[in-house]
Amino acid sequence: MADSSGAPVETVTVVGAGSMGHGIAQVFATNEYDVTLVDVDPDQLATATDRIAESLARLGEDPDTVMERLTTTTDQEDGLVGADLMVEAVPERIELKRDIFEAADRLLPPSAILATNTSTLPVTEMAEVTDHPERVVGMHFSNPVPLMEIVEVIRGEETSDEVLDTAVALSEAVGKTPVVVRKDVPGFILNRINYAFWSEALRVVDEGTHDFEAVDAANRRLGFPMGPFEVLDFAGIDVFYMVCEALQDRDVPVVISETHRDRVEADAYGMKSGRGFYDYPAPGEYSRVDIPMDRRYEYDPLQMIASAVNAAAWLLDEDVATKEAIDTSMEIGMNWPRGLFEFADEYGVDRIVDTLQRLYDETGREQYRPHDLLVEMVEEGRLGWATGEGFYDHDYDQETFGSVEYERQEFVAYVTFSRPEKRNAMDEGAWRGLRSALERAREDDAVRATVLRGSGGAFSAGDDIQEMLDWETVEEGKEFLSEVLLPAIEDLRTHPMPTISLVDGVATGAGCEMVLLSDMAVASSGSRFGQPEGKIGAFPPMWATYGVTNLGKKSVLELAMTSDLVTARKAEDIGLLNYVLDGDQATDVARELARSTTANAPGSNALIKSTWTGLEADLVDEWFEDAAEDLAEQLLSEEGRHGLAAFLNKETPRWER
Ligand SMILES: C/C=C/C(=O)SCCNC(=O)CCNC(=O)[C@H](O)C(C)(C)COP(=O)(O)OP(=O)(O)OC[C@H]1O[C@@H](n2cnc3c(N)ncnc32)[C@H](O)[C@@H]1OP(=O)(O)O
Repeated sequence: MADSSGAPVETVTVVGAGSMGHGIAQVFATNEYDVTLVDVDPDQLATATDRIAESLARLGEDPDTVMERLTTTTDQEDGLVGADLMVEAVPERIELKRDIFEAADRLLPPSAILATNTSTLPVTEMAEVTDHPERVVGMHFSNPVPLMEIVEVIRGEETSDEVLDTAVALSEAVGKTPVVVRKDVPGFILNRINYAFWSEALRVVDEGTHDFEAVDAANRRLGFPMGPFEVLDFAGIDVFYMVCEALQDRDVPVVISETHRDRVEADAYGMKSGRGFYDYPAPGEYSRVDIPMDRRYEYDPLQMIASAVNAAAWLLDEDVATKEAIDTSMEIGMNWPRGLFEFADEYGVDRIVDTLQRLYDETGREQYRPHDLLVEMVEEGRLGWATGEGFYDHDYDQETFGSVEYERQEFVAYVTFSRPEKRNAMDEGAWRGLRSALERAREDDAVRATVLRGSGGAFSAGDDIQEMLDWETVEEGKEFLSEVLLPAIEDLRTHPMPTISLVDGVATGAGCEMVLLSDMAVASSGSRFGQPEGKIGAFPPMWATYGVTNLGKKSVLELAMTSDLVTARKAEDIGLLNYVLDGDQATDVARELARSTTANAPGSNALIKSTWTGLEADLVDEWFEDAAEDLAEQLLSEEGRHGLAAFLNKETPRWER
């Protein structure tokens, strides 16, 4: 590790002994650098050394050995003399920082490196007051410094390559993961994206469409350890307020939220003041917030992700950082469960752009205007998981089996019924296509869950009525049922991995029965469900048998005996669905459920499934086979012939009163 003259960095002076400064001093001292910690306030220095000693003890380090390498002083001039590296960590006020850089430039040897821990202010504005701007660099650590791995290493306009490389190497030497910010833009990577992400959360709270608990619950459901309001409380609502102001001062299009301002004006800064969005036991005492997870589907977190992706697209396009650096920043710096671009690919770049356009149309805010880079990706078909190529390359496989489309996106197999002009009614080709698609998923070791869905605003309207009307004999009907329909149903029911029905539109007859026989099911709130076979003189064999193990008698018989189409909410109430989602969220929740199943060993899930389906079969198998035979006879009866024809001729059957 060399300073700007090539000599090794051995001594470090940290200016500012607040929460960041004392943490930075601690990590350098722990990693065998001689550290001087400077602060004008002796009380601050005393608190800092106490906190360092406590933290070292908690981390299992020997406080005595480390503390021996640490000296403190209130005399800045004294502290700066002779250091190989200065890290400035004073409050985020540019004038204060510039004064320190002016002094450091004057007092430190010409070979020393001058670093700032600013989170938002331009490094270049500090370098300007020095005679050697090439030795000024940003080293933005994250709070709490001993625990957080990320360091944004920021190149100022004049920073030399050597100084940048040394800052990277020093970050690594103290056990951190550096990400290089190639251009000195306001907010760098983390705060630029944090602003885009959190401001969207604050906006919906300002507008009263959602409250902060619902937004936090939605984020936690995606695997974030804390929702945005929990993070703001933890990090300091006032700190983020200063970030917003600093961005605004430097012409970033920022809108400061009313909710945010209210909290600051009420001195409710979060954990440190005992109250913020949530209440804490005492100022400075953290206790994990109890988030109402039953509200996790109220707010669509895609809106926050889309806003953040837009900011990140700007960073990419301006060559501020690589996509890997941006993803690492969010994963390691903010504890995101995945990188931002990984989220973008998973949701689909087209859906990110659609969401941004809608938010831009609704609010007129510049932050939502879809970035050209994203629009171009959509035009080029680089959508992410859905096409195998987006910000990253993805495992993708596709085949068409008649009217059934099979697609594997990463670990999820999608089986899509695609006869939209007939509401995805299942003819012989579709049943055979379903079997082939399920077989394909079964044989692909990469597939961990299978999602069934329909195209064109319907799931499936059930078995093809025209085909059933074309049967000439009961035997023909029985043959079809035993050789085509029942094996497909059995393949679905016993598919050895989790199956999830994703319903957006209508699911009737055998369509609704496939939902029943799936392991889990989600639907958009406008979807409709029904077993209207009785109305066409038929009857629902899977519903009337397997319904007994899944739903209650009253629900099974009400739907079957009335042919009423019920709402998704009603279907959820009777146990046919796991979740009903507003907007486009059903697609995402199906994928999230698929991901959740991957927490389990595949063999465990296969056993859970086979135990359940075995039990189910023991209960109803005999009845099911009889029911299928009865169905063939009923369809060939006078009632059946009349009912099927009436439907196809768009006539009212004669039994309707
Ligand atoms: C063992 C299992 C047995 C069974 O599954 S038996 C079948 C049970 N299913 C039903 O009885 C449902 C029949 N379909 C409907 O009631 C309605 O459709 C819906 C409520 C599902 C949707 O209504 P809407 O959106 O108004 O569409 P639309 O105009 O009725 O249908 C569009 C086109 O799709 C055809 N179609 C719909 N369902 C079936 C079907 N199950 N078999 C064959 N064709 C079907 C129609 O006839 C029409 O066609 P065109 O445009 O040529 O007139």
